[in-house]
Amino acid sequence: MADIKKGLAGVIADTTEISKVNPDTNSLLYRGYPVQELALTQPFEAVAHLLWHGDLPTDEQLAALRAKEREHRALPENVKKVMDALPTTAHPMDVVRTAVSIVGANDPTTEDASADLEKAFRLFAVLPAIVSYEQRRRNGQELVEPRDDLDYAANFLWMSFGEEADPVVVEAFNQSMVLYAEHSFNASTFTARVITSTLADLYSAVTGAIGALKGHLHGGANEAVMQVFEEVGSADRADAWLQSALDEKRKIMGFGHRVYKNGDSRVPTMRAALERLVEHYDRPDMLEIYRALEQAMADRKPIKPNLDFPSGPAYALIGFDVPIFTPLFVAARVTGWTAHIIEQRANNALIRPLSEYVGVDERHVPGIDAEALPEDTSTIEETE
Ligand SMILES: CC(=O)SCCNC(=O)CCNC(=O)[C@H](O)C(C)(C)COP(=O)(O)OP(=O)(O)OC[C@H]1O[C@@H](n2cnc3c(N)ncnc32)[C@H](O)[C@@H]1OP(=O)(O)O
Ligand SMILES: O=C([O-])CC(=O)C(=O)O
Repeated sequence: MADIKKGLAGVIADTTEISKVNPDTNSLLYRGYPVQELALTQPFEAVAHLLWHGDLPTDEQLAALRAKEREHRALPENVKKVMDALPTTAHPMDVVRTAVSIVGANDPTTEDASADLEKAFRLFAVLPAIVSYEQRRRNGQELVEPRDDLDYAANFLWMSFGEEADPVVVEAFNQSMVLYAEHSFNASTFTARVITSTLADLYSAVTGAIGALKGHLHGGANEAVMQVFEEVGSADRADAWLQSALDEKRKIMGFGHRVYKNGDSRVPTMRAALERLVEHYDRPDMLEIYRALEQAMADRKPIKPNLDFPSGPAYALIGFDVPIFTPLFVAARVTGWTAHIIEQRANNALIRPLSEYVGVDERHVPGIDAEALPEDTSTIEETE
């Protein structure tokens, strides 16, 4: 049997200049900058620029980027129509995936790879409208038009809730977007790179990445974390809940990571943001459950929280419906995905690994007339 790396664990599939995840030093760098520093100092728009262009924007570049983002914020009419045609019971990730497809179908440059950066920008600018409208639509509320006097994060919250968010909330939300923006060859980014490697268009790659992000082992965990919080109910029940969940061999959502084995580098920053939200909304119970679950896990296994663990309750406090949490991740990660799509295309090789066949041996369809088959003159050099 070949040396199979199940789940491609530990496999280095390519090089990247976009981000570096270093589990040994518990660090994450975007284009060389520690993510913690970016989260504390930069608006999400500047981090998007960094991921696409390799450097933080100058003041002029940031001003231009912000002006352009405002121009492309509005929800296109036919995207709204398609969203309205979908049942409000649909999972918001399915709605967002569909909406991104429509944005792609609207774009006359869909097949033009030289326009990838422009497409990336348009998706980054329009996703807040898509996600915030889905937050409202599923609650029977009307679309809220964007506000030109608000920057990206503040406008996102405005469109979601129809009221201006407190600066404490805007800051925490902005930090979550920065922390979620990029994480090297995670499953959804790798999906985007696989799709790009076939020379398919950027929208196809992003749509596929959204599908990969939906799963509970990846982005869907931030939603699933909140289900855990709801099941646990109160801090005093956390220990017993965790024990019985582990007894049932359940994976505890928001804990563990394929790469980080000693804690996720983004958690301390997001946890601090959660603490500020807890204070702002006066919801100490949320932090008590957080701490109790973290402690209950630490008492049993050396498995630490990942970014989804603090971001789930943070988004709940801000007022987002639980199924909207992963679409929020989409709005952030679209920057990382598209940076990777552009990088993949610039130095492409079709991604097509091999598999070890373990099925039944060769056999023949009953009654086949071997003489009637065309002669096979091919030489098989490589089998799988
Ligand atoms: C932003 C993000 O996408 S971060 C990831 C979000 N996903 C989650 O929070 C889902 C919960 N976590 C998990 O399922 C896993 O930790 C993953 C999928 C993230 C990483 O998994 P892998 O690297 O494949 O590790 P694997 O699943 O093999 O786990 C190794 C061991 O730790 C255990 N383990 C890992 N995570 C957990 C968990 N969350 N709960 C309970 N046990 C866990 C496994 O059961 C396994 O134990 P075993 O060796 O006794 O069988
Ligand atoms: O890197 C991973 O496997 C998952 C993750 O944390 C992310 O995508 O942010």
